[in-house]
Amino acid sequence: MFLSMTEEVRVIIVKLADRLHNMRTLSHMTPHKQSGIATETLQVFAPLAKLLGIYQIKSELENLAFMYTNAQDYARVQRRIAELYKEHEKELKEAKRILMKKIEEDQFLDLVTVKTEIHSICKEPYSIYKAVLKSKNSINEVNQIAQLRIIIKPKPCVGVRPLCSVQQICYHVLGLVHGIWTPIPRAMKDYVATPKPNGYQSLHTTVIPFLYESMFCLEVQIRTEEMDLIAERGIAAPYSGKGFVNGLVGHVIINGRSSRGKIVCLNNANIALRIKHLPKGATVIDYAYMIHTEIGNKMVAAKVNGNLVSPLHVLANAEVVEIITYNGLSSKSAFERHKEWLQHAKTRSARHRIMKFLREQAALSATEITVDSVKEFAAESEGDSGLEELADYSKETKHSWEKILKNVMETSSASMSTEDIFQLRSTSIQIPKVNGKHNKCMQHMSLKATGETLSQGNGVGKMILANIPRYREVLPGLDGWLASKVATWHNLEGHSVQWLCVVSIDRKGMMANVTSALAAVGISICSCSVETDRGKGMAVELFHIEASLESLVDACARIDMILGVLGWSTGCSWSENKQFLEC
Ligand SMILES: Nc1nc2c(ncn2[C@@H]2O[C@H](COP(=O)(O)OP(=O)(O)O)[C@@H](OP(=O)(O)OP(=O)(O)O)[C@H]2O)c(=O)[nH]1
Repeated sequence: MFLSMTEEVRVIIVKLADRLHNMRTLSHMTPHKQSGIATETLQVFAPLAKLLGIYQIKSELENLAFMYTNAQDYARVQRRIAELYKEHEKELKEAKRILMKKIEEDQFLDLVTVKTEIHSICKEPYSIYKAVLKSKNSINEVNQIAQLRIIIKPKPCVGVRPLCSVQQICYHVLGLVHGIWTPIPRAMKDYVATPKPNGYQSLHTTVIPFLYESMFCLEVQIRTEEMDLIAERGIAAPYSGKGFVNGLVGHVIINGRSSRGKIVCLNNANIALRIKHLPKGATVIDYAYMIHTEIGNKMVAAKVNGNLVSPLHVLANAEVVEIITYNGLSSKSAFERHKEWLQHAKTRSARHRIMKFLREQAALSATEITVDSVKEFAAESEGDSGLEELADYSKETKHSWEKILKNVMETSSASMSTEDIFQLRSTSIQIPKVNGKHNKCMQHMSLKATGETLSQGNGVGKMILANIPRYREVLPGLDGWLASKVATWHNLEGHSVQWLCVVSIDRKGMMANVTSALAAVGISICSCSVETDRGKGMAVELFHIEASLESLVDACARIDMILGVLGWSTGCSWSENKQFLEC
């Protein structure tokens, strides 16, 4: 019903207000009805209010529903809040006083603001409870509930150009906070530069104001008056009766875009764009293809309500979905992924588009996709007329990954003899082995030279660089980084080393998944190095490995299917004027 009335957002606001009234008067109902209505409120109405940014209603709905659905835990959370408040009341007051003084004495703020207020706030009981469930700790272990909210009222601009933007004022205040207290690393969140999809804008930082005396943690939120109105009321803000400040810094336009072109609040039109109708059981794949074919074709992972999920994730009502796309997937990898997705796409249109994409990929990468894989895929998806056509594309080419890897090794075995290897080892390199081992596999390989001289070590190390231009655009320094790491390993070992490089989305558990894939096929990891780019959310994991050809082929196939992996490359280092291997 909700989904069908999105043409008129005010209807949803009225329904939410109606539910809030029901929840406030729920005590008059029978316990059975109380529990049913409260559960429904937590599952449907509160998430919807959150989606629309109406936090005032969302919080009250959640807390009331929490009280009716789990009275015991509700009481425990309330007790813990009271305890913590008593324990830290003085510190909170003192922190607020120090901050207020700093703000009042600041000449820049005096020039550009009418006033700045600080409110002491306690986290909402249900939000605390959610955090407890997530951390798997007990309610008594909760210790961070205090927030200071700084609300800035900028001066209006009367006929003159603004001195600075509202954003600049917020960042200035953040600077003042960090000038007094050191922020906890990585706890800072900038929703001003990147507003949340519901229009929420604020700067968040967490500090420990009295570090040497107490571990009292304080979250500080900084926002303007207008941002605060949107934070409380979200899409309902235009109907709040409060006028918006326009002028000097007040360029947040409700139902539109900010002066920097960002959507700052949802309007009827973009709400309609965001609530999508999908059949029950539909997955992220259906959603991605519903938005745009290219988004489906280039998807590598997705976030649902902020958490990384597989594209196979089955969607529930009111979930917020972000699709992560990547341009540089190899045809082989894209083919394998989409082949699997075909089984999980619920809508006919997504399945149709995937089939089309698979045909295109098969044509593009005839050398990479084997006849076997196409046959197997055709058998799985019986009855689709396009499949015969698809198999035809690959009929002529029988290259599998195994063959490609083998070919590289065979064709490159020309010029380096075993003597060369031993001569090299005995003359130039006297460096200890890693983990007491030489790389057995590589001792028997002769390889073809294509490499570049390494900058580190004793200068004898050379290596191939995998042909991965697509990674360079996401991590520009990758080549140099990879070369120097492999050089270090090469020099430590005193002979050629095998390496495997995986480029992926930076997410928890990625390293565990990749190392498990290596372990599962019996590959030894001698060393490993990881780089992350937090800004881009990317990671590169580089392994010095000992692997047979078969196990490497197996491992790469497994790694390709790990959620968030964008690609891999493998190769080995070699020595001056000699040979290099590239796969
Ligand atoms: N009005 C409004 N406030 C927001 C929004 N997103 C975050 N906040 C506020 O910021 C607090 C911290 O949120 P984040 O910095 O995103 O961090 P976290 O969720 O990882 O803890 C929230 O507390 P919380 O206890 O995490 O709240 P909850 O949202 O989980 O219930 C809430 O007070 C939003 O979209 N609208």
